[in-house]
Amino acid sequence: MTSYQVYLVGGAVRDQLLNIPVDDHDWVVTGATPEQLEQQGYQQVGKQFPVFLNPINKEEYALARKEKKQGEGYTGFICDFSPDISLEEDLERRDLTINAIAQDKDGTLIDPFSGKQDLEDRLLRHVSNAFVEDPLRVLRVARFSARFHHLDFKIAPETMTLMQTISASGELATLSAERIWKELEKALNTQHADIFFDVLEEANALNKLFPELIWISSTEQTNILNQNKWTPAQRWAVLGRHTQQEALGQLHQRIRSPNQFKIIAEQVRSFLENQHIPMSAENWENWLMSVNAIKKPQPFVLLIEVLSNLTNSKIEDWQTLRETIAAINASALMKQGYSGSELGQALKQSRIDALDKSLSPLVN
Ligand SMILES: Nc1ccn([C@@H]2O[C@H](COP(=O)(O)OP(=O)(O)OP(=O)(O)O)[C@@H](O)[C@H]2O)c(=O)n1
Repeated sequence: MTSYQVYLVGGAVRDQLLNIPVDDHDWVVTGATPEQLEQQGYQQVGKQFPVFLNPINKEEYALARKEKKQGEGYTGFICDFSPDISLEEDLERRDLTINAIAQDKDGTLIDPFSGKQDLEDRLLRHVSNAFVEDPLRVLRVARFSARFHHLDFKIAPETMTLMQTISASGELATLSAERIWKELEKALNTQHADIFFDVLEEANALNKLFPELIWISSTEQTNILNQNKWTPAQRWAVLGRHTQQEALGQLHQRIRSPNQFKIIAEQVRSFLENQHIPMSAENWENWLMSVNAIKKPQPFVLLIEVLSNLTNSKIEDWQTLRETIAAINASALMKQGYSGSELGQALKQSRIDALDKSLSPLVN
């Protein structure tokens, strides 16, 4: 059997050079056929591409490949993965020079596109004009900008021009909701999610990818959004606060964001939208029950953390509201003879009375 070569590539090499912990190892194999890998126990996982799982460490091993775009969208590629494809050819089809560095088993770097220099120069730069063949790369570059913002990375102007070219081509519309959501979620996991949106805006991609979203780039936005205490779902809620309830609903439906993100964002926006309505004890009771404050204490805490921040009020006051209604207990009312819908009514009235008496400054 001809001997094949294995190289570590992509994010693992990049992050190792940046001294960032590496959690995912991707490998490229040159000089092998799918049959040879299968004989060694590797299992093919990629339908589209010849990607295999190593039977021992379960890491991804991809045959070196060249891709050529034919037709529209993600599926419009012809893929050549014959054993004579070189490592350099495989690196050339990648998005950014910092993601196109390989490392052989002795630790030697193979870096034909000066990715190491770009890492040192803090530059996000495309490898070749093949960059435009995958519209997802607009989102990827925005995401890497957010992720590495604290390290002072910049986008090369010629790369930004290609991102704008992709936006103008209409190809962003071919991206699936799932691929868009994955990139967005990763961006919300960084402490500079605002940069992700700023970059998309500069690339003229924001209104194509998220047309419903009202994005306001400001120091206030940055200060609120980039607090490290937020979970990704809380960041999404903070970000969505300027977008009207109906548009937010449409956006969630289109990008199919998980419920955890959708619910908190819509609850925050709905609260802010109704803020002009005077909040009587009855209104507070309705609101607390509508956001499931008693039954879902954990999501409620995430919600009130956002609301107390956005309305400059004390988190303790919001907690008091929940504690006040959670303390009402049905058994005392049942002993008084209440049952069925009458019990429901009596419970509601007791919660309202308790909120009315509550010392919480939120209840007026
Ligand atoms: N649209 C894409 C997706 C991936 N890649 C290449 O495939 C590698 C692995 O991709 P992926 O695992 O998605 O990302 P990472 O760069 O490893 O980044 P992360 O740390 O976010 O996983 C990238 O480094 C890049 O070389 C690419 O060129 N174009």
